[in-house]
Amino acid sequence: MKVGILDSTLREGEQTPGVVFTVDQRVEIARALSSLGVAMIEAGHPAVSPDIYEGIKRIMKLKREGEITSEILAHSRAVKRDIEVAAELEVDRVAIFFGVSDIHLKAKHHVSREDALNIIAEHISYAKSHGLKVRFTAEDGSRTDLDYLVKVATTARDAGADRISIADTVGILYPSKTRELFSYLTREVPGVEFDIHAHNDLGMAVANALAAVEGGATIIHATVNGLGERVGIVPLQVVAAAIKYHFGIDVVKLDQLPKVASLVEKYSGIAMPPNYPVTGDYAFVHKAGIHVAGILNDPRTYEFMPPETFGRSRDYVIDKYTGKHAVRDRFERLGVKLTDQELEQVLAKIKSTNSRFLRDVDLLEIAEEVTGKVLKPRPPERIEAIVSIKCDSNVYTTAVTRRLSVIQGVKEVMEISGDYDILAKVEAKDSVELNTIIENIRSVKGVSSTLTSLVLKKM
Ligand SMILES: CC(=O)SCCNC(=O)CCNC(=O)[C@H](O)C(C)(C)COP(=O)(O)OP(=O)(O)OC[C@H]1O[C@@H](n2cnc3c(N)ncnc32)[C@H](O)[C@@H]1OP(=O)(O)O
Ligand SMILES: O=C(O)CCC(=O)C(=O)O
Ligand SMILES: [Mg+2]
Repeated sequence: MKVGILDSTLREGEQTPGVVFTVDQRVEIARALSSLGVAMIEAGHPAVSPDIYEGIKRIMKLKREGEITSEILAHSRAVKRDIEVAAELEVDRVAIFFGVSDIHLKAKHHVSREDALNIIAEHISYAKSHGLKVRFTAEDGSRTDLDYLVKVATTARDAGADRISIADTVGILYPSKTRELFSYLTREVPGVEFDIHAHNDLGMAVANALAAVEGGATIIHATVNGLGERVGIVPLQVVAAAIKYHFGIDVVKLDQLPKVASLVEKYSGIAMPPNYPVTGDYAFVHKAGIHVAGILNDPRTYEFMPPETFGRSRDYVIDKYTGKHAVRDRFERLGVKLTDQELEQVLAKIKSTNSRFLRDVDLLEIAEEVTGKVLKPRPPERIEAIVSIKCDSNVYTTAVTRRLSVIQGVKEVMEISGDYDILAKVEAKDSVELNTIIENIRSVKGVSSTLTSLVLKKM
């Protein structure tokens, strides 16, 4: 099976409401994606704005210098000037899109099916005459009459496109239909490779992408954190994990996914929910007593793959859903020895509280209350710190708070009054990680200075 990833965070991802990347951010994201190992980067549509043009120019410079190795694409309308701009930027490939469903032909392009075929052929030939490799995108392909879609793909291939993207622009496909569609197209239109561009409107983008690959597609379009128009497209981290699990293929360096996910979280300002697959805070955090008892014996009981594969680690939380195995393990890790009877009493007490998360300090307090002993836990293995943050005078503090809250390692963020504007509670495994978190905080737009205080003792 042959499959690779085209990342479109810089094009489709920037179509997310509220997301705009600066030129520097575009370059940094492209570098991160290239070292992650994506086959292709759709770096933007240069005719849209001067900064997108400039971003692609700088990305192409890094490509020529060998710092970026992924194939770089520019998006383009079926408009000659767009194609000329792509040629001027010397991108590796131009991706020319045209809406081919009857709805798009009528309501947007105001042309007949026949005229559309001529427009498609004309612009692909024009790009080829400028020495560009071409991918043609059948926008709204999934709602296009199948016989006509075959004509479109054949026309695009005959005009010189060596890749064709079939876009499920409004996200209405489901897996068996997707597999059938791609099997049919790969059979009916040989001599060209197919991409799947799947939107997530019905929550099936990842499943559709895998089904397309089973049907013969060789490139999946994805964005980091699933960004994109409306509810976005295939999230890179999720599809990469699914491909590893089902097909045993590493489409990217899986252990670098959290780093790239938090970079894009930071620059997009779109926070990943904690229950997001693979890179969300809770992706490998367990809760129910039976689950924790299971993972303590063998993590495979409740994990589809080891978290370390994705640069993550495993954890569990304690609340009323907990059981004796979890409580015993937690106290052992804290270096506190309790008898079976004491553990049972602690467990009963835990179950009588309705707290969301019982922290180690809460558990120790419960254990001291139950046993009547003063317990001496091992010193904590993680570093905790409070970072006081000042903002530039002209910024909206809530926007800064929002950006800070998505940085990995930042556990809580509060807007405060007084000398500082914001307090962030952070947690790190060592001083190197703490330093990275502080640097990430400092790089947030609107942060002017920080003061870090290490937590020495908590009651
Ligand atoms: C499904 C997708 O995501 S496809 C990618 C969508 N990408 C974008 O829209 C990029 C951001 N867009 C923009 O910056 C602007 O819309 C521009 C520069 C592309 C065009 O701007 P404007 O010329 O002011 O037109 P506007 O956006 O209002 O309307 C779209 C026009 O493009 C035409 N158009 C739409 N798709 C295409 C296409 N693939 N090829 C050629 N023309 C197209 C429409 O028919 C319409 O033409 P009209 O002015 O004759 O009615
Ligand atoms: O160019 C593509 O492959 C897809 C265009 C697009 O974003 C869409 O149709 O949703
Ligand atoms: Mg799209």
